[in-house]
This record gives sequence, C-alpha cells and structure tokens, in this order.
Amino acid sequence: MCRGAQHVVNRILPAADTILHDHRVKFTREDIDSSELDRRRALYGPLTEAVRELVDATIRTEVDESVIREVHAEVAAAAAKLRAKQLDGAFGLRFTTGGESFAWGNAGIGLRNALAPPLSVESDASGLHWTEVTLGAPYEGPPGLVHGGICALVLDHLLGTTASSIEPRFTGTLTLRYRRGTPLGRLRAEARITRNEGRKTVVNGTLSDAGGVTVEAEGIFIGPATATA
Ligand SMILES: CCCCCCCCCCCCCCCC(=O)SCCNC(=O)CCNC(=O)[C@H](O)C(C)(C)COP(=O)(O)OP(=O)(O)OC[C@H]1O[C@@H](n2cnc3c(N)ncnc32)[C@H](O)[C@@H]1OP(=O)(O)O
Repeated sequence: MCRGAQHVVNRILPAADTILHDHRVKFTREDIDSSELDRRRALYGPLTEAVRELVDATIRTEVDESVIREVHAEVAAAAAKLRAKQLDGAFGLRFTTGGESFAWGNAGIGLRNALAPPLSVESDASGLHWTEVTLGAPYEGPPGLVHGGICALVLDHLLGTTASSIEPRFTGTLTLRYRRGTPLGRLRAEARITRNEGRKTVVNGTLSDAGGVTVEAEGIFIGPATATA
C-alpha cells in the first residue's frame, strides 16, 4: 500500500473493529510478518502485471482468428487453475502482525488487481498530495481519451487519501468539472485540503496532462463518527 494510505490505516487500526462493524468493511488480521508480505508481493505483483499486459494485448491484438481461439482456451485454463482455491468474497483490508496494511484487491491501488492503474500517492511537507500514472487503452472512454469514470476513480482515491492524512475519511460528495478531454497517456493528479470542519474535510484537486488541467475536483470527505469520538 502507498505511504499515505499506510498512514491512514495506522490511525484507523485502534478503532478498526467499530468502524468496520459500522461500515461493513472487510478487515482481516493475518498471522504473517513483513518478510512474508514481501515474499507474497514478489509472487503476486508480476502475475498482476502479466494480467494487465493481457488486458491491453486483448484490446489491441490483430492476430489471426485461430490464435485468438488458442489464447482463449489458454486463458480459460489459467483462470480455472486459479479458481481451484479461492477467497470467499473480496480481498478486503488486511494487516500483518506488525500492523502493515495491504489492500491488494483495491480498484485504485490493489497489487493483485489488474484493473487498478495502479495508483501510488506521494506527499510533501506542505500538504500537497499527488500521483502520476500512465493510462493506456484499457481506460479509454471517448476515442483516444480517458473514460470519465476512470478520471473520477483517480481523483476520488487521491482526494480521499489526502483527506485521510488527518483522520480516516469516506467520500461523501465528489464534484468534477471536466474542462476538456483527458488524453490517454501520462497524467498527474494533485490535491490539497482546503477546509477542515470537525468530521468534514474539503479537498480540491486537478487531473492534468502535459498541456495543463483537464479535470477539476472538489470532494467533501466525512469521518466515521467512531473514528473521532
Ligand atoms: C474509514 C475506513 C477506510 C478504510 C480504507 C483505508 C484506506 C485508506 C486510503 C484512503 C483513500 C480512500 C479513497 C476512496 C474513498 C472512497 O471511495 S470511500 C467509498 C465511497 N463512499 C462511501 O461509501 C461512503 C458512504 N456514505 C457513508 O458511509 C455515510 O453517509 C458517511 C459519508 C460516512 C456520512 O454518514 P454519517 O457519519 O452518518 O454522517 P452524518 O452524521 O449524517 O453527517 C455528518 C456531517 O457530514 C455531512 N454529510 C453527510 N453525508 C454527506 C455527504 N454525502 N456529502 C456531504 N456532506 C455530508 C452532514 O451534513 C453533516 O454535516 P454537519 O451537519 O456536521 O455540518
């Protein structure tokens, strides 16, 4: 998990059971240490990268029909092998014995989620939070442009992590202004807290390409009553 999110989780941990009970978040304490986590990271990370590659290759391939059929059978066989032993439901938010967190199914940052771009949030001492990401063919909406919902995913995650740098926060309201199409390719999103009122934190941010801002965002993030009680 990215540094910002780990900081949030460290704050959530003491109140986790209450928060999770209230919000039905799936939360698991695993009996593993950080070296085992590293071993699993090295195991699953490359698998997820290979699946991401497969998703992009599936969209863009122009090989012969016979090869498509062959690959279809191979992919179905691979999925059946993985299905032989499965979690009951989603991955949830997990912790090692040392309190390190891993949300490997998360749609924004999940190490085991090939749909995740994946995002990694950085921050500096001034309170600026940012993420840089390359969005390719799998994230297309209008031709050659990023899907509006994917822009929202990036901004929701970044603004949420920014809001949660003080206390854990859920997205209450997210308002986006799409100023122009966001081209597929390298992008940067930035965010800052602009207002803090008790359990409510307002965060403003932008998504930009090399030519400037494409999407402006404002989010109102709400802390669970139990986290600040
Ligand atoms: C915490 C554990 C996370 C674990 C993970 C860790 C990972 C760390 C990485 C973080 C990165 C996350 C980035 C993605 C973040 C999501 O994507 S979160 C998922 C999407 N959001 C949700 O599912 C939230 C669903 N909604 C809810 O759970 C509840 O409605 C809320 C938002 C917690 C508020 O419920 P509530 O506590 O009952 O609120 P309530 O007491 O009625 O109101 C409190 C105040 O908030 C205001 N308010 C309430 N709802 C709203 C709203 N929707 N809009 C605006 N204002 C509102 C009220 O007007 C009130 O204001 P005041 O009267 O005090 O001025």
